[in-house]
Amino acid sequence: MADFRQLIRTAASLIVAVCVDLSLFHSSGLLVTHSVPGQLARLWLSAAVRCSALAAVCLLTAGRWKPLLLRVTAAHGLLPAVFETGTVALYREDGRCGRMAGTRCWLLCAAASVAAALFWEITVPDSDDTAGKESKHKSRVLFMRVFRLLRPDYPLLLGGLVFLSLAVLCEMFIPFYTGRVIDILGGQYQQSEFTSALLFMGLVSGRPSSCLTVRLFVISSVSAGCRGGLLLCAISSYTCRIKVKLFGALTKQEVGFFEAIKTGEITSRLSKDTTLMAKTVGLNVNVLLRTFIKTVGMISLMMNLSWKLTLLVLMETPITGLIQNLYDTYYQRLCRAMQDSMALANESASEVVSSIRVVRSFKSEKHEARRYDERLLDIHNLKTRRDIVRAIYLLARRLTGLGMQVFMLYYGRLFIQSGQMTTGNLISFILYQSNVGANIRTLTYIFGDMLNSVGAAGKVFEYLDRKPQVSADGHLKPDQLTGNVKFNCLNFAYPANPSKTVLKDFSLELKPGQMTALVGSSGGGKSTCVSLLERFYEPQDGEILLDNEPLKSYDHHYLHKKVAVVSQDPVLFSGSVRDNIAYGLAECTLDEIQDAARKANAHDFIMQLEKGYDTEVGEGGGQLSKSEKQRIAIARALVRQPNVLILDEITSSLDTESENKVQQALASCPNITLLVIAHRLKTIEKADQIVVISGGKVEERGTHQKLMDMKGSYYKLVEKLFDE
Ligand SMILES: Nc1ncnc2c1ncn2[C@@H]1O[C@H](COP(=O)(O)OP(=O)(O)OP(=O)(O)O)[C@@H](O)[C@H]1O
Repeated sequence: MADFRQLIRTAASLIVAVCVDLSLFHSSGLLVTHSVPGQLARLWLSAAVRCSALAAVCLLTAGRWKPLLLRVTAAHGLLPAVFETGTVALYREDGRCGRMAGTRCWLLCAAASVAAALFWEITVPDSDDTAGKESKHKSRVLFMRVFRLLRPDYPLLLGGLVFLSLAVLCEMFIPFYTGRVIDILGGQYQQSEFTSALLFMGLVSGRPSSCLTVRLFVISSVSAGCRGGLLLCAISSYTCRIKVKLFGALTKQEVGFFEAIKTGEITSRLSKDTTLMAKTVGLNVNVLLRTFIKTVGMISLMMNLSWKLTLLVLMETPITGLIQNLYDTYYQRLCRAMQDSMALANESASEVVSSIRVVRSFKSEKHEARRYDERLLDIHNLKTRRDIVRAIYLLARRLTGLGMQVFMLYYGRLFIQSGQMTTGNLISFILYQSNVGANIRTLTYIFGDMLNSVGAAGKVFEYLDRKPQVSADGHLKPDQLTGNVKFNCLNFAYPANPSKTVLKDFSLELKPGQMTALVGSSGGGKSTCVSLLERFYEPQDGEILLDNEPLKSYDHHYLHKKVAVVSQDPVLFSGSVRDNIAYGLAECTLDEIQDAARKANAHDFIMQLEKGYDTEVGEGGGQLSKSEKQRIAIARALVRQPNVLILDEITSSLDTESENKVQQALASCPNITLLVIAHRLKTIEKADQIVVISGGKVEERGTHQKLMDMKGSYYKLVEKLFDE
């Protein structure tokens, strides 16, 4: 009901506004003056009265100002006066609105002002909303930041800019001298003028028509080549620098970050977004500057040829801009929809190929083919729509261009007749006009593309600026470390699942020279203890102390040298055996490496490899067996001479003999604090302290004998191990 009342009110105010304006417009025509200044004064007075009257009607009926209303009213009121003044100034004759203030003229003005307001509304929407303003500000800040990062390449860019300006300046003069040549040929032929025009054309077009032009041709070609080369160099060095920076920032992030973000997204930022970002400053700014300089230069040359015709031609710009804007918006939307559809189609095809056995056994080949066909049909429909939109866009663009050329030729002829320009000037002008149109379209496109690239830069900066949630800025590096570890009342939930508390009020002490075995049912929280000791995560409550100092106060490198871990599935990197054992240690001798390998029972098998310690292990250690990989990983831990050694389920891939040898080696390091997670009874039994963990809590603690005597959960666990 309220909406209906509002509609009635709007319609009534529109009718009142039209009636008031029409009567004022007609009555202004009743004032007859014969002089041109009097005529103009009448029109401007009428414009002022009509604008005020329309404003008053709008205020009284609508109650408040609306920006759109203000624009329509102002354009509609002022248009006849502006048009008439322009006509007098340009053609020294009075226009149509002056002579007959008729309804046709009023209607034309109304249509033009509504069209102009609509154009404004679409291309420059009101940015009253703070979100829009903020996003613009953000884009500007991002762009400046991208640009500041280019500082080391400023000399390259500057050089590129100089050559770019040189090349553009040369290109700009081609149409001008074409016109000159035509004028010279059409008028009284003068050899000297003709030759100099040709020479200049030779310079700019690079056509070697004489000795001088050959030299100039070399200059123009060299400058074009230098521009491209310098800018490409700048882009390449920038991309490289930003990738290194981003990679550095990524590797500093905590483990939880990599669990929360998909690998694909990280690699896409590292490869795609950094390249796009470099494109912003390199290619886009290059094209933008080139086009901008060219457009400004061409418009000034056109102004020089005929400023009146230039103003007429520039009237096409808003129409071209509007068409381009509408097209870009719609086209991009369709392209995005098409990409989504293509992804769906590819997904369904690969799903079927990878699960062909299931498809075959359920006899769903036809069903899957139909499903794929439907997806392809979606793509086809979207493609058809996209092509229709493109066809309409091209038609509209050609029609506008054609219309403008007809106008230009018509007025050009008038100007030639009145002696305001020559035929050659008109030809130069026509050549410039077609170039300017293309340049304006490029500017609109590049601007949109640059916003895209700035968006990519935003994503890169998001990672560059991210502060790791597990800090690595401790400085403690004591010369002596005993290796006493205390878990003090820890409460911990993984960042990926904050609602589930994995460790609850967890306390434990690991003493130097002792072996502690963590046992318990699966999912109890054993590996979580190891992860916290490795500082992969930060506990929400409580702390871990190493020699009575919080773990976080130790220097990152020092801590990971003193606390070494061998995990269940050891990861090796492609490189030699030697590189893998000395991984992360800059100064490590072959003797130290061999010593560690002997303790890990790996030396013998390494020596049997084709190149011994220099043998390549392949990607992920793919050329070695699981047990060999495990032994290299143990050597990698031992070469650090750690004070705290964590062995997470290593026995599962070691045979009994290897395990015995490793145990003997560990026994030869009497002061080491050993934390073992194991399921093999033989390993557990030997521990000085066995800790049974269940549901994130310490359930039992003691030696094997003590816990067996208690006949609690450890006893049950051992019985289960025997049954297995
Ligand atoms: N990265 C993770 N993100 C979220 N939850 C996790 C993560 N890792 C482990 N969990 C959860 O934490 C709990 C404890 O896991 P943990 O790996 O510490 O158990 P565990 O005792 O070592 O088990 P297992 O003997 O099977 O290795 C489990 O419920 C597990 O689902």
